[in-house]
Parts: sequence; C-alpha cells; structure tokens
Amino acid sequence: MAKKRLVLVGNGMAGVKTIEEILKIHKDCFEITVIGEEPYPNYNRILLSKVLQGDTTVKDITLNDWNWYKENNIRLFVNEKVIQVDPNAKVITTHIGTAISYDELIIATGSKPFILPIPGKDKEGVTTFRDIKDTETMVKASKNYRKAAVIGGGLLGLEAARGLLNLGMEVTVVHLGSSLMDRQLDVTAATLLKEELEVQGMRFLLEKNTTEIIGHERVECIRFSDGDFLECDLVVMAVGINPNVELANQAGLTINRGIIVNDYLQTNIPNIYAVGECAEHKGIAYGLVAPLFEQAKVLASAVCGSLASPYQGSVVSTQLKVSGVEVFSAGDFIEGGEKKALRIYDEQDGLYKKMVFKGKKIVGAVLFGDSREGTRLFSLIKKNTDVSDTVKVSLLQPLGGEAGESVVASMESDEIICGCNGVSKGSIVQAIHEQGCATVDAIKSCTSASRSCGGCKSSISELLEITLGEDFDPASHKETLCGCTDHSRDEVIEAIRTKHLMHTREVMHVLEWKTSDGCSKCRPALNYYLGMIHPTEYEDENESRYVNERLHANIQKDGSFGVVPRMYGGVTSSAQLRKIADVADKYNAKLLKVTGGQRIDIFGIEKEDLPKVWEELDMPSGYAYGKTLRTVKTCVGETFCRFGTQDSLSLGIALEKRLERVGSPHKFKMAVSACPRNCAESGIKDFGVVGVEGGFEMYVGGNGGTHLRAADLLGKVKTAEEVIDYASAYFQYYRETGVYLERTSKWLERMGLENIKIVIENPEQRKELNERLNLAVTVQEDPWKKIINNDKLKNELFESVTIQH
Ligand SMILES: Cc1cc2nc3c(=O)[nH]c(=O)nc-3n(C[C@H](O)[C@H](O)[C@H](O)COP(=O)(O)OP(=O)(O)OC[C@H]3O[C@@H](n4cnc5c(N)ncnc54)[C@H](O)[C@@H]3O)c2cc1C
Ligand SMILES: NC(=O)c1ccc[n+]([C@@H]2O[C@H](COP(=O)([O-])OP(=O)(O)OC[C@H]3O[C@@H](n4cnc5c(N)ncnc54)[C@H](O)[C@@H]3O)[C@@H](O)[C@H]2O)c1
Ligand code: SF4
Ligand code: FES
Repeated sequence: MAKKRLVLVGNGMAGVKTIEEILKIHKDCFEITVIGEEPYPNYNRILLSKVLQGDTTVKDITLNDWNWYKENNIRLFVNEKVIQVDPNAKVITTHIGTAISYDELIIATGSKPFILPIPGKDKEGVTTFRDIKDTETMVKASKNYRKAAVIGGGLLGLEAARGLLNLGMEVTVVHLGSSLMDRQLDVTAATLLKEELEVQGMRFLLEKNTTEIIGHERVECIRFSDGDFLECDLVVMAVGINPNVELANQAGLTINRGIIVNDYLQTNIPNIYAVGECAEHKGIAYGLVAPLFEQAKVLASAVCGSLASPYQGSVVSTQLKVSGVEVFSAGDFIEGGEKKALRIYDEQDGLYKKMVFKGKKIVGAVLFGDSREGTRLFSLIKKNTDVSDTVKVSLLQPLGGEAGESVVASMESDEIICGCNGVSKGSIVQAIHEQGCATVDAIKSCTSASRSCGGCKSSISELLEITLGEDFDPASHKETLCGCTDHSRDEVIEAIRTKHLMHTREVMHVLEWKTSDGCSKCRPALNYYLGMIHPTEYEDENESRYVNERLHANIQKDGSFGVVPRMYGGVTSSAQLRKIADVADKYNAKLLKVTGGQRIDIFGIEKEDLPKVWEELDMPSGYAYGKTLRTVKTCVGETFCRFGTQDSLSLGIALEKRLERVGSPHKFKMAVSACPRNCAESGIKDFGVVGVEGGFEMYVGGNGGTHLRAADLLGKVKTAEEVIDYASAYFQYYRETGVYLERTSKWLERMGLENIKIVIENPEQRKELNERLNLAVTVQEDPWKKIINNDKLKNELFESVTIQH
C-alpha cells in the first residue's frame, strides 16, 4: 500500500518537533515533505540570543542538519514560501510554482514580529529580531555603527540589548510601559532587573511612545510622542509577535488571532492541522517552545492515529537569557482578589521571591536574584498541588531544609527538569541507568533535555553527579571558560603561560575560539588572566572591561555616576572634606553618603563631568567599582579606644597602600579591628584582622553580602609586618588560583582552608608570592590621574550622551 503523504509547511521549531515525534511513533508511516521559507535546515531559534551575545555561533545552533532529512527520507524544500493551499485538490503551491499533493497537511508557520506602523519603519538600519538574517544584520551594524535603540523591554528586547552591548554598541532600551518585562514580572522584580541591567551598561527610557524614525537613507534618530529624540544608527523592534496566518487565511481556515485548533490541533478543514505559534488553542496563541512541544506530541499521536490524550493548554514559565541576571516567572503572578501573595524581599542584596496562592494552590511565582527554586515551584503550579499543609515559606528553600543542599536531589521523580522539552528527573535517571548516558550531551541525545534554551544544563549535570556517584567523571563535564571555547579556565591559563600569549585576540586565535570577538564573559576574564600572568608586559584592554571599570565610576539608576575617592583606612582630613564639599556643590551632587566601607560616595555626577571632578578632588580613585582591593575598614584602635590592644589605623592604612589597584578575580574587602570587640567587622571580610593580646588573628573567606559567610581563622602572628606579609601572600595566591568573578568565600571553599594554609604558612612560598605581587604593584597607576592627563582617552570615554531634548 502506498504511504500517506504528509506535508509540513514551516521548517521551524514546532513543525519539525512534530515530525520528530511522528518518526518516533511510526518511522515509515508517511512520505514526508517539508517546505521552509528560510534557507537553512531546522535550527534553534531560541539560541539566536546566544549567538548575538557571542556565546555560540550560527553553525552550532542547527537542530537537524541536512543529513537528518536524508536519513529519514524527508524531502526538504528550502528558500521556498508556500503561497497557496487548495483544500479540495489537497495541493499546496510555493512562490516559485512547486506544487505538492498531500493527504495530511500541517501548518507551522510561526509568528511575524510586530512592526510599529510609524513613518520611517522601512529605513535602513531598522530591523526585527526573529531569524538568522536579522541576527546577521545586527552583528554587521555593530561593526560600523555605535548607537542602538531597542524598542520593547520584553524578553526579546532585553536579550537583543545584551547582545548589542556585547558587540560593543551603546544600547538604549525604549519601553512603552513603566516597568520592564511587564508580561512576566511585577513592579518590584522589574525594578530590580532594570537596576541590574543598568549596572551591565544598558540604558533605559521608560514610558516612551516612539512615533517616528528619522534619517536620510539610514536611521539617525527616533522621535517620541512627548517631543524628545534619541540619536541612534540601529533600531531593533521587539514589541511582540503576531501569529503568521497569511497562508491559513488564503486557505480558508478559521482564524482569530491565530489559526483556531481543537484539542487535537485540527483546524476547521479536514486533514489540515496547525501547530506552534501560528495556532490558537482556547483563545491562546503561545510564544514559548514548551507549550508548542506539548502540542507537537499530541499532534504526532493524532496524525499517526494513536490514542492521543487531548491537548489541554499549558501553564508557562520563562527565564531571561542574559548572563549575570537570574529572573524566573511562572503562571499567574499578579496577586489581587482571591489571589494572595507571599513575598521575600532582601533589598540590600537584591533578592526577591514571590509566590501567588489561590485557595490551597500555588498559581504563580516570580524569582529575582536566585531562581534555583523555579523548577520546583513550576512543577507545583503545573500539577495544581494542594500546598495547604506546607509551611509556605519553606517552598522557597530546598526541600532538605539545609540551605545550599541540592534542589535537584530533593526533587520527586516526576518533577520536570527540562521545562522546554518536558523531560522529568525520572526520565533522565532512567537514561543514565538503562542507556548508559554519562554526559549532558548523551542525555540530550537520549531524552532531548537541554536541547532548546539550555537553561537546564547545570541541573542535568548535578543529577548525573548524584546518580553516578563515584562513576561520575568531572572531566567529561569540564566547565569551559564560556560558550566561545571548549577550553577550561585552567587550560586557558596554561596556554597563556606556556605559549606566552599576550593579547585577548591572540588567545582566541591560538585556542581556536568559536566566535570572532569572544563575549562579555570571556573577554573580561581573559583580560584579567593576561594581566595577572604578564603583569609588566600586558597592556590592559579597557574595552574588555565592564562599564563601571571602564569609566572608573559607579553608574547609577538615573544614568549619573557615583564617585568614591580613596581614604586610606577610612581616615580623612578637614582639607579633603572641604574639597569633597566644594566638588559636590559645583557639580550638583545629589547625595553625599558614607559607604559601608567607611568612604564618602558623591552621587549624581554626570558622565562628562567625571574627569573634572577627579581633577578638582585631586585624590586617588577609591576603586569602589573595581575587581581589586576595595577598602580596608578600621576601628580607631589603641590610640583612642580604651579597649584597643593594637594600632589598627596604621595597619589598615599600610595594608591599603600595599594592595591597592592590583586586579583580582573579584572585589576584595578587608578590615582591621584593634580588639576582639571587632568594631570593624573583620569576621565578614575577605581578609580580616583582629588585634589580640600579643599580636593579631587573621581571618579569611568572610562575606557579608548575598552569600553570608563567617570568616575562618587563618592563623595568628605577632607583628603588623607579619600581617602585611601574610595578607599579601594570601591576596596573590587568590589572584593566581581564583576563577574570574569568584569571591574568596567561594574560592576558599573550593580550594580548602587547610590547602591554602599549607601554602601561606610556608615561608618560602610566602616569599615567592610576595615577590610576584611586588611585580604587579610596580606597574599600577592611579586611573583617574591617567585619564586626566590623556586627552585622547578622556574624549573617547567621556564624550557627551546621546539623549536630546
Ligand atoms: C531571539 C529569540 C529568542 C527566543 N528565546 C526563547 C526562549 O528562551 N525560550 C522559549 O521558550 N522561546 C523562545 N523564543 C521563542 C521560540 O523561538 C518560538 O516560540 C519558536 O521558535 C516557535 O516555533 P514555531 O515553529 O511555531 O515557529 P518558527 O520557529 O518561527 O518556525 C516557523 C517557520 O515557518 C517558516 N514559514 C512561515 N511561513 C511560511 C510559508 N508560507 N512557507 C514556508 N515556510 C514558512 C518560517 O520562515 C519559519 O522558519 C525565542 C524567539 C526568538 C526570536
Ligand atoms: N527567554 C525567553 O523565553 C524568550 C526570549 C526571547 C523571546 N521570547 C519570545 O519571543 C516572543 C517575542 O518577544 P517580545 O519580547 O517581542 O514580546 P513580548 O510581547 O513579550 O514583549 C514586548 C514588549 O514590548 C513592549 N511594547 C509594546 N509596544 C511598544 C512600543 N510601541 N514601544 C516600546 N515598547 C513596546 C510591551 O510592553 C512588551 O513588554 C515572545 O513570545 C517571547 O515569549 C522568549
Ligand atoms: S574593636 Fe576594640 S579597639 Fe577597636 S574600636 Fe572596637 S572596642 Fe575599640
Ligand atoms: S529548560 Fe530549556 S532546554 Fe531544558
């Protein structure tokens, strides 16, 4: 008997997933034809954000390559757009006249980005962000132009903006509403998100309605309804999507927003189905892959005539794919009426967690700053679990109770680990036991987990470790420096040393980086490692640093900057205070604030005024923005305090002078207290000193921030000189062995206190560490002075801002 002819229009994520599911059920049931308008085989659209951000390449996001179609006897037509369906003759026709008959037809034409219907929308330099072509347009623009405006502060707009920042552009996100990601976040989470992204260098214009795109051939600026302008030479529209129903309309299918389908994805015309973003089920057209893949499974069963369970709609969860930001949102996250919220908000550390309950059930959640509980909460929401017997706040802690315990370990077998592909913990454990999967890639091949957004990779890796126990081979789960390379941090360091590599580009070239320019993760890390290894030869690459370090000041919420001059040991003078007061008045500072590190922060300085402020202050930079020694906090000590046993002020000042300016993997905070009353809080510092009878105790690995940790005792010495000797060796050892962006609290736990002690207590090694640190110290120069004395640098960094009124 001749096989039935199955035709798929749309070679995208939902359509091809349906074909994969069909092949799993009946490999040879159909003669399959796929027609796609794009010129590529099926690729992972989700990862275009990662391509733009420089974490992967177009080559690496193919889901099914050309061979896959051949191997499965699928006829593939690319670069062809289907323009007609004749449901009576059961024939489709493409724009170049290819006519194909079908018995069953699946329409999976996805969505079209919404384009604001405003004058100038067709100008050169205006793009959407939907496919490979758009991504390439943006990458190309970033090579020749500098100022990008992203219209739309939703998931897509923010991921695009992060990518453009990584490509070196100045990026302003223009958003219509008053808070970002308004479809996924409440106002508190959106505010925290905005603050975090501003720190990363993104600018925002909220409550702005774009009315015109202005320019000759190419965009030069955009105009808003309130009369303001924003200069830009690239505009990315990310203001939502509309189901692509053009073809369905022509075919006579019933349409609302999308193509109306029933619980088996059938349209109103027999033998025609719709799946993915183009389909509308019970009034909803979904825009995330998890529900679309659920639809694909149901449709595959239905088309194959298997007993399919009906599609009943989906609860969705989202995560923003921007490194350094953890945001999670699921279900119905806005409280009110019957829906009651439970919130935890740690304002100081920027952690926010909210659950929304309706009766006995949890119906929605928002997490900011720490999204580890997202998988569990989403599972409870999806399963409609009765949580009335649970202490609700415990839902935001790992099940085992112990903070830090693995969330994955405490998950039930039927809980979902890979949200995109609907793969449970049980299925992954089964693949490990029964199919011998021992790596994340093997799990991906066997179960599809981690095949889409990749957000579940770390959980899968953890599950492998838990399940395989001693058989777990960490080498096969080697953590690479970032997605641009297969090399780990240690391998990169080794290559820099042995091959004497001297430039980030050289490292990328010699180690065959997968991206041409690296990304926001590897560039700053390479810049640090190169400087640490070749202190006297390497020339720091300012452009590889994050914005605060590049501009040597702390960017604030409103785009102005905070300036913190150095005050050794927290000691100042009336002359310094007068200068600070004068500068604050002259440059309209909005706030003068004593910081937690005992320094004065001058807030509200405009970017272009920074060099003048520094010049007039005539004080060294306090490095409040730097990955280096921040401050040495001191108590007044024996000179003034009746309890003091040591001179904490002199020691604090000496330590600060010894270690200042030298780069480290992350910020490094110190304190010296002159007695165990510990007024300088030495127990929560990276290196803290406490004066005791007959000497000093030295404490290490403390942290008073998000991951609160009491410091461990490193040892006791008799003199201030010995403290400086130990502290310097400790700092240098951290510089040499720390992973970039790893605080000492984590580093210490990774290395083990005893192992660190063996090195630091060894006089020979301590001497060598000090010598290597001396070398790094010799090349340090005050960055404020350097910029003041260099007109070129000054102009490059501090030219005026782009927003005009
Ligand atoms: C940059 C970006 C990042 C994203 N990140 C995430 C994420 O992190 N998580 C998540 O869940 N979702 C994410 N999404 C959304 C996700 O990619 C989509 O939901 C998913 O791709 C939709 O699948 P689809 O098959 O319905 O549509 P598509 O993948 O768009 O496929 C439709 C295909 O049909 C083709 N086509 C259309 N009309 C015709 C025609 N007449 N003839 C022939 N071919 C035609 C189109 O060219 C296209 O290739 C992201 C989207 C983008 C753009
Ligand atoms: N990480 C992820 O899950 C992810 C990433 C990217 C894209 N996506 C999906 O891709 C699709 C498209 O994303 P999106 O962000 O464009 O859609 P969206 O609808 O989620 O967000 C669009 C945003 O643009 C704003 N907006 C609307 N009109 C505007 C105007 N005139 N000026 C300024 N802002 C305006 C809206 O308020 C909204 O916040 C969505 O389905 C999304 O879920 C998901
Ligand atoms: S730590 Fe001791 S010496 Fe220092 S101020 Fe406090 S009480 Fe005085
Ligand atoms: S959660 Fe997206 S691939 Fe697993």
